[in-house]
Parts: sequence; C-alpha cells; structure tokens
Amino acid sequence: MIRFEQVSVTYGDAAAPAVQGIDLTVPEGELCLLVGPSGVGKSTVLNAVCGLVPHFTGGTLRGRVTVDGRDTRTHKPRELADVVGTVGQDPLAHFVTDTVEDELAYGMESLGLTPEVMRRRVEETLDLLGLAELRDRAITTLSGGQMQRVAIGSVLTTHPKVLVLDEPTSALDPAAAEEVLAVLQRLVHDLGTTVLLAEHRLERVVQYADQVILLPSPGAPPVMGTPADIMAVSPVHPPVVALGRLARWSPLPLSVRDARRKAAPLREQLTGVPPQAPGRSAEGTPAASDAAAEVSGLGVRRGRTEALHGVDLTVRGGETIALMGRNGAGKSALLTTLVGMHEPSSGTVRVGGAVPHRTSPRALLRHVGLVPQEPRDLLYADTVAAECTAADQDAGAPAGSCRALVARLLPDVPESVHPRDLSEGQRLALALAVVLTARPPLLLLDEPTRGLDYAAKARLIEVLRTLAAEGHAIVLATHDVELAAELAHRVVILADGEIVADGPTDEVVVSSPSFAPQVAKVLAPLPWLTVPQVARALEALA
Ligand SMILES: Nc1ncnc2c1ncn2[C@@H]1O[C@H](COP(=O)(O)OP(=O)(O)OP(=O)(O)O)[C@@H](O)[C@H]1O
Ligand SMILES: Nc1ncnc2c1ncn2[C@@H]1O[C@H](COP(=O)(O)OP(=O)(O)OP(=O)(O)O)[C@@H](O)[C@H]1O
Repeated sequence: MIRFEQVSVTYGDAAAPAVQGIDLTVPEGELCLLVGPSGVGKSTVLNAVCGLVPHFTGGTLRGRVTVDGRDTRTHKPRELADVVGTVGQDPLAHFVTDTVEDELAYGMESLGLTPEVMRRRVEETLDLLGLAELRDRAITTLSGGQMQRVAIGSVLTTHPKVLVLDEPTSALDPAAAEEVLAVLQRLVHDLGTTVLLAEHRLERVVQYADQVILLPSPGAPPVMGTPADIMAVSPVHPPVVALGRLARWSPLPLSVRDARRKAAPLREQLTGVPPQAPGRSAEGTPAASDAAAEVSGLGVRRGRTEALHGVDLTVRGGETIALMGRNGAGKSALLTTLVGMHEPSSGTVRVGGAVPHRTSPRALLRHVGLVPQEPRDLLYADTVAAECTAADQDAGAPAGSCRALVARLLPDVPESVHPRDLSEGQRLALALAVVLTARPPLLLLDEPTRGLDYAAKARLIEVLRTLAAEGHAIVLATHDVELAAELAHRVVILADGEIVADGPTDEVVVSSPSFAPQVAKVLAPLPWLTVPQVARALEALA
C-alpha cells in the first residue's frame, strides 16, 4: 500500500541526508510502527508518505514513494488527501476551521458524502474520543490533549485507506491513548485500513503492531520485522522489554500480560527485598521553611470553564511532584497560574513569596521557570546557537552553559538550524536547556518528554534529580507514567480542576490501573515501579 524505493531526503544545505537507503513496503491492512531515537528521521519518513516532504518542507527527495499506486512526486498532498489521512506532531498547524465540530466535518465535505453520513460520523467520533461536551468549543481554547483528540478525530471521519500518525498519543492521557489505539486496531482489522505510526512511548503501542520499522541511527537504513524480532535488537524499547532482557526471558514479552506469565520466578526472587523509593534523594524531606510555592483555595477560570477550584498545594525545595490527570483536568492551568499567566478567581498563590500575576515577568524569573507544553512558545532566536547564547546572557550563566546542557540531553542537535526546523525531541531538549540554564528555585515542566527517546529521557531524569538534590523544587505535568515513576517523590492527581489524590509516588500509582507503570503491573502485588530499581536489587542479590 505504501512503497519506498531507494528513498533519501536531504534538507536545505545539510551535509548529509536526514534519511537514506529507505526501501520497503508497508502492506495493505497492517498496523506498522516506526521507531527510533529522537531526530533520527521518523517525521521525515512519515511526511514523505503524505507528500509534505518535499512539497512543503523543502529539501530534496531522491528515489520514489508511492501510496496506493500514486507517486508523491507527481501528486501534491492535496491530491493524496482522499487516500491518506495525516496527523502531524503539531495539530494546531493543521487545523483549518475554528470549532471542534466543524473540524471533524471538514475532511468529509470535500469527499461529497451525504449530510446524513457526515452527521453520523461526526457524532460517532465525538463519542469515541470523549469530545461531545466540547463540540462547540473554539479549537484555540482546548487543552493540548483535547487538541490532539480533535486532530485524530478529523482524519478518522473520512475513513481513509491509509493513516499516517506522528506520535499520536504524545499529549493523551493513558486511558485516551488506549482508546485511540483500540480504534486504530479496529480500523485495521475491520476495514483493512493501513496504518503507519511513529511513537516514542512504545509501552503504549508495541503490542498492537503487526510490523515494526526501526531507524537505528541517523543516516542508517531502516530494519523491518516483527515486533518481537525488532525489540530484541532495538536501542529504543519499552520497560517490559527491558525487564525481559534483564531477566533473560525468551521469547521477549511485548505486553504486560506476556510478562506476567513469565514473572513468577522474578517475583519470588524479589519478595522481601525493599525497593529503593522512587526519586528519593539522600537528604530526606526538606525543612518546612523551604516552600517554593504555596497554593491555597485556588480557583481559576478559563473562558466559561472553571479550570481549577479549591486547589491546595505546597511545593518544597528538593521535592519533585508529578501532576497527572485526564486531558483537560487543569494541569497546564495550574502551571501557568504559578508563572502569573492567569489571575486566580479565588484563593491565593505565592511563589518564592511573590504573587505571580502581580509580579513583573523579569522579577518572577528569579523564582520560577516554565517549559511550556509547546516549547516553540519559548524560543525566539533564528538559530539554535543564538538561542543558547541568549539563554546564557539572560541567566547570567557562563558562555556555553546552555549549549552544554542541550548536548547533555540530546547529542547531535544541529547548531545552525532554525528552532522551527528541529525535530520535536530536539526542540524540546533546546527549550529544557534554555530554562534549566537559569536554574530557577521552582522549575515547572509541562509534558517534558514529547519527542524524547528513552535515552534522552534517562538523561533528563539525571539532570532533574541533581537539581532536586541541590534543593530546587520541580513540578511536572505529565501523562508519561514511566517518567513519573522514575522521577517523582510525590504524585498529585487532578480531576475536573480538583485534587483527588496527593501522596508518595509508589502509594498513588501502584493502586491506579491508569497510572501504574509497566513494572508495577508485571510484579504486582510487589511494590516495584521501574526497571532500574529491579536491576539495582538484582545486582545487590547477586
Ligand atoms: N525543514 C528542515 N530543515 C532542516 N533540517 C530539518 C528539517 N526538518 C527536519 N530536519 C532535521 O532532520 C533530522 C530528522 O528530523 P525528524 O523530525 O524527521 O526526526 P524524528 O525522528 O521525527 O525526531 P523526533 O523523534 O524528535 O520527533 C533532524 O536532525 C532535524 O533537525
Ligand atoms: N481559553 C479557554 N477558554 C475556555 N476553556 C479553556 C480555555 N483554556 C483552557 N480551557 C479549558 O480548561 C480546562 C483545563 O485545561 P488545561 O490545559 O489546564 O488541561 P490539562 O490538564 O493541562 O490537559 P492536557 O492533559 O490535555 O494538556 C480544559 O477543559 C480546557 O478545555
């Protein structure tokens, strides 16, 4: 259905192609997963299928890409739209209408479907993606995950033969991610739809894949095979696979269910061994005077929505809190209120003693820094190098500090490229470095792992742990249960703008079917959360 013949893509005046030696076929009616490290060229491959590369991104495509027999060189993206539905990494860039309902209907209008069919599919999709209450909402007022749901819904309504999805679950809460994957699988099984999907959080998708294409490193040709064969060699793999490799299980488990069947001996070995508590540093709980932020009885309105109400939260230096909860629960609203972007409708907020919305942004910078959900909002300069220089100057940090942080998080981020042209993971690494350079006492991160591969995530965890150990307070809003399990001392769960759980990570996540990490599910009822925890314990036992 999708055919690549000796394809390579070179951007602008880059010295080497971003991808090369791509020669493969994605068969009709299969769900094919594209995996590989950050910046390796996954989006480039996907965009070549829908024709955005090279028609919109520029650059040179050599070789041939055909979709359902149509050559993307001679067919513009518009002329492929009836065959290929695409969800890109940045939904906002692709929306054409203003409201949720219009966006869901838009794709169908050009296909000449009857009003009855259109109506029915819109209703189905609203229900399927939990968007019914938001149908009249302006798209610009949606939360990140709500936008991603609309973007996915808008391509589902047209029932295209081919779906191309770039990290489609990166902003979705765990339950929504599962629902979307279940829908995709149903389309593949029942309608014979062909799905090509790139994703970093393999724990969410690998068990649904018929085939996996691995781009192992920049410029290296892809390897294609069954999920089990590829996971056995892939540098990127989900925690169950890491656990399976560690415990030498064969065949390697791809799902929690597979792993549980093999885990009895490991459970036995670990029984009675106390796991090291997640994220905990040697210093223990910091003194009560260290409050980096105090929130009390907080209410925040966004348009007609009561995004937060009655929120009480104290964040202390040295502590890392994961803020979790469904899409639209109010996580971003809380973080942005802490940096003064919204005036509370009730209650009080103090950050380092200051009232954020009455403090000048410049003065507030001494107390708090936010990496926003859309890293682009933070980046102004024309090149990565200029962005880093500016960050050093703003923070009064030694020249080269920001650049060194970028390199520490992700190798090979190009210096002279415009931040706009970076891959998703590269752009996030840059935004993280810009904020980390200022070393604010309170560090807020909104979904800080989109586009990051497992290795980059592990390096980010290291950097953040060091900061926490030095007394910085960290709050991260995330749907990444694996990240929360590794990093957070404490988990706070928001639902409909209210705090519904607040406690030590192991206590909160282990008991939750949505927020438990894979290792917790595999080893339950034992309270283990992460592969590194298990690895350390096994080493000590050996
Ligand atoms: N328009 C462009 N101009 C110049 N370089 C680009 C452009 N788009 C992408 N690149 C570069 O090509 C490489 C591959 O990027 P791509 O977005 O395809 O990676 P990816 O595997 O999707 O990454 P991620 O996992 O971070 O989303 C990166 O080094 C990126 O900086
Ligand atoms: N300008 C606005 N007008 C109306 N409602 C808004 C506006 N901005 C945000 N909202 C709503 O406020 C609620 C909280 O949004 P917020 O972005 O804080 O959610 P979130 O927990 O960060 O979600 P996600 O996990 O999807 O990022 C959502 O229901 C959202 O639709």
